[in-house]
Amino acid sequence: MSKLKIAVQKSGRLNEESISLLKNCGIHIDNGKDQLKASASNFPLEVLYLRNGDIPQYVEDGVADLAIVGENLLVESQNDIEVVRKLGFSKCKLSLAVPKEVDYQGVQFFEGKKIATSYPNTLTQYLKKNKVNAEIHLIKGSVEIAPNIGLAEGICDLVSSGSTLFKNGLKETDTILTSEACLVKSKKLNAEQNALLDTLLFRLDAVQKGKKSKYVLMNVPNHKLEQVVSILPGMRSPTVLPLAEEGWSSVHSVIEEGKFWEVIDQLKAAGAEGLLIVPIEKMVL
Ligand SMILES: Nc1ncnc2c1ncn2[C@@H]1O[C@H](COP(=O)(O)OP(=O)(O)OP(=O)(O)O)[C@@H](O)[C@H]1O
Ligand SMILES: O=P(O)(O)OC[C@H]1O[C@H](OP(=O)(O)OP(=O)(O)O)[C@H](O)[C@@H]1O
Ligand SMILES: [Mg+2]
Repeated sequence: MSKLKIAVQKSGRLNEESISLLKNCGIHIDNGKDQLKASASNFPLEVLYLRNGDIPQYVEDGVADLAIVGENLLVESQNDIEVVRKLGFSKCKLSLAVPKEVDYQGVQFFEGKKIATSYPNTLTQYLKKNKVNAEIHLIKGSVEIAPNIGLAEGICDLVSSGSTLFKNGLKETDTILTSEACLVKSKKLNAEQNALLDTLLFRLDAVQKGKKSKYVLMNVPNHKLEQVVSILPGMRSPTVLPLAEEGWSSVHSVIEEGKFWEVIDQLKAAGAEGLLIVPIEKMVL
């Protein structure tokens, strides 16, 4: 019987959320400590724990069928693999930065200068597009220290909160790309494996949709029902049930996270009381 092999980062920023995503899809992985390979007990899936930087090549070669990696790595490694879903975590940017006292007027600042980075391919493309000739100094980690030790005039590295830049006296100047974790697949999957992937994606989409919405319950006096119901989006339309107390109803609905507080304010103003807000584990439309 066919199965899927998914590569996830062995340890590091993507590891925990990758594993918990699989768990939320109902997949049980027996995880022996320090195991580099583990099988799911209830889904034809094998998990390979690998170094982040090695993963795209393994997927291109078909050693792994699927993987969870950041878009930044995909752009840098330029492997021939497909993004199947963006996963919404490990959001960051790949940016240029210079010492904060530099009077930075634009990317031409880097002409003839040295830039330290672990992302030489992505940086080369960006410099070429902007017609800047700069020397790239490749370092594997702690890139932000480079200007302070006289290694380079600027850096190109990942930025999330900006605190590493701040601590090293640097300021962000150009955003080269934005990135988040994504699920990728090899182009070598057979028909059976693609069918398995569809099963996995069905679960994944249900989990992702659930994360983006909240289930809301509230009490509403019947004479205000019409107004409250008109505010609520819901999956089809809100559920309205009579309360034990005469003249009152319980209204249930689903609200998208983005519109959440705005809708809650409107509901209160329209007469809703005793609002309960409950997370949704999975949502199948
Ligand atoms: N500060 C950050 N905020 C959010 N996401 C980040 C941040 N730094 C890195 N990432 C994302 O997490 C991925 C893995 O980063 P991490 O630093 O854990 O591994 P690595 O050093 O590239 O690889 P490994 O140690 O496995 O060889 C990056 O490719 C990027 O997509
Ligand atoms: O903007 P911030 O929130 O400060 O995050 C940015 C930092 O995070 C990453 O490093 P990481 O902590 O993964 O260390 P590493 O260099 O050992 O991979 C990245 O390389 C930056 O240095
Ligand atoms: Mg890192």
